[in-house]
Amino acid sequence: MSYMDVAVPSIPAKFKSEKSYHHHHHRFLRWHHFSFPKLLTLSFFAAAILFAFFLISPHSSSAVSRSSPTTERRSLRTSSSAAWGGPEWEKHVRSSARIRRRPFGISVLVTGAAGFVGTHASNALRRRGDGVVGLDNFNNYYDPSLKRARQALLSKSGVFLVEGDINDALLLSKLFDLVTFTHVLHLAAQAGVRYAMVNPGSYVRSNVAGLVSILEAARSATSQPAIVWASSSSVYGLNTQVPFSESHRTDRPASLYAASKKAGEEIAHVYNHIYGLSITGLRFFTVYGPWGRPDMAYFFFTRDILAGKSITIFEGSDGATIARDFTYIDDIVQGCLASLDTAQKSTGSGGTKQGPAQLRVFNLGNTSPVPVVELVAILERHLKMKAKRKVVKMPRNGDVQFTHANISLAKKELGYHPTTNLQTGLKKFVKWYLTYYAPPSGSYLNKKGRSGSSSNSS
Ligand SMILES: O=C(O)[C@H]1O[C@H](OP(=O)(O)OP(=O)(O)OC[C@H]2O[C@@H](n3ccc(=O)[nH]c3=O)[C@H](O)[C@@H]2O)[C@H](O)[C@@H](O)[C@@H]1O
Repeated sequence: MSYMDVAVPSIPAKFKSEKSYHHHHHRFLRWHHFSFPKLLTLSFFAAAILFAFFLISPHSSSAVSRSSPTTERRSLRTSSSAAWGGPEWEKHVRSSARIRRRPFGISVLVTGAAGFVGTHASNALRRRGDGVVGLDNFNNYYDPSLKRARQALLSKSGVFLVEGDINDALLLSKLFDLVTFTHVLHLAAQAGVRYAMVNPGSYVRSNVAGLVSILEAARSATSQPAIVWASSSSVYGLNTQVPFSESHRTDRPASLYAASKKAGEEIAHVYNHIYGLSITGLRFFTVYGPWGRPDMAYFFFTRDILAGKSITIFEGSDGATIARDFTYIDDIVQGCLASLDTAQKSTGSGGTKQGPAQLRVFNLGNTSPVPVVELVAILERHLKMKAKRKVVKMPRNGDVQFTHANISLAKKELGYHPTTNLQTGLKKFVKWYLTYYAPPSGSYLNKKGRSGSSSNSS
């Protein structure tokens, strides 16, 4: 775990003031006057305080599993069984990377492959005969059992998933030694806009350090792959020009999440400029669908409506509507694959640039923003249940009032054509949700255990 992932708890900060430092310092100097029994008593109290601190520390695993990602949790656990290497493992990697369609097949390293978009994209690539190796650290930002279920899905279709971290340079160089990847689809990230106020370090570690780690490995590879990676619609931040176009300002992010994605776009520029890496950034607009992320509103609204719990709907300061350009997963996958297919080759080799390389950024949205209240109304219709609404002013938590994509560029360059509206897409999501959490043998409410800690992690 990197030090950046470990947010410093507030308690030690209290000891950092100059005054208290001197106070403790003087005390320390007088310690040699203490008798042995006094020292023993003091040590006992110190140990007790340390123990109590450990118990309430957000880093203790019990605190992690009890708390909610949108409130208290500050450090994420990754898979404890993460292990890689050995002849068997290498065989799996090579076989999964093998291209099965000629002559145009590609071999792709998909990071975040147990994630929502990662699973769908990996499956789609595999289905058409491309080589795919997945990489994921299975952290517990949300219910890891959902990620395991996605892994099982991938495994069924023949995609091998490496358990490891994008910040593990050794692992990356091993993977690039084993396989000549033509492309990297880099989707591993710390997602979520509001959680950035809870665990800022995780955004730096995954979205900044992690991206650099991937680009370093790619630029050092003997045969440099082309990179396609997930940026975000949130980079438009406080931009008010609509619909959002790639030429609009993106220098006013409203959350650390947005800032970390914007930083990623600048970092991409550097690696393209210095090393000749071909890089395409995709600005996803609120992606939803089956196998989605439990930390997203449409997902936990569904869970809470079914459970009869109230849901909180944000509204703008002057009662203004909050809206999102919700984009269905299949449309996003089509955009990802088209980006891979149209990516030109990187021009460098072993870290040396041979000529200018492609650098692109595309909006992948749906072009029709829908108010959050309408999202709830659609869910009510599909679930045949009424939501208990609690409308509150949008807290200053990094959210923006609306998003709306202009997708002309993606249409022209990628042939991107979203075809699923929110009504249809949510119908498919609800169908999946009810099947996944409520197998026919029993009520979904009885099966809540299957969602594990999802109520904590969403
Ligand atoms: O498009 C993007 O760039 C981003 O889309 C989503 O972020 P967001 O649009 O905030 O999606 P949700 O968290 O699902 O929120 C959807 C809408 O519901 C609203 N909301 C959320 C939570 C809540 O309790 N109540 C509520 O009204 C939000 O303000 C927002 O307008 C993803 O979570 C980000 O990872 C992604 O990068």
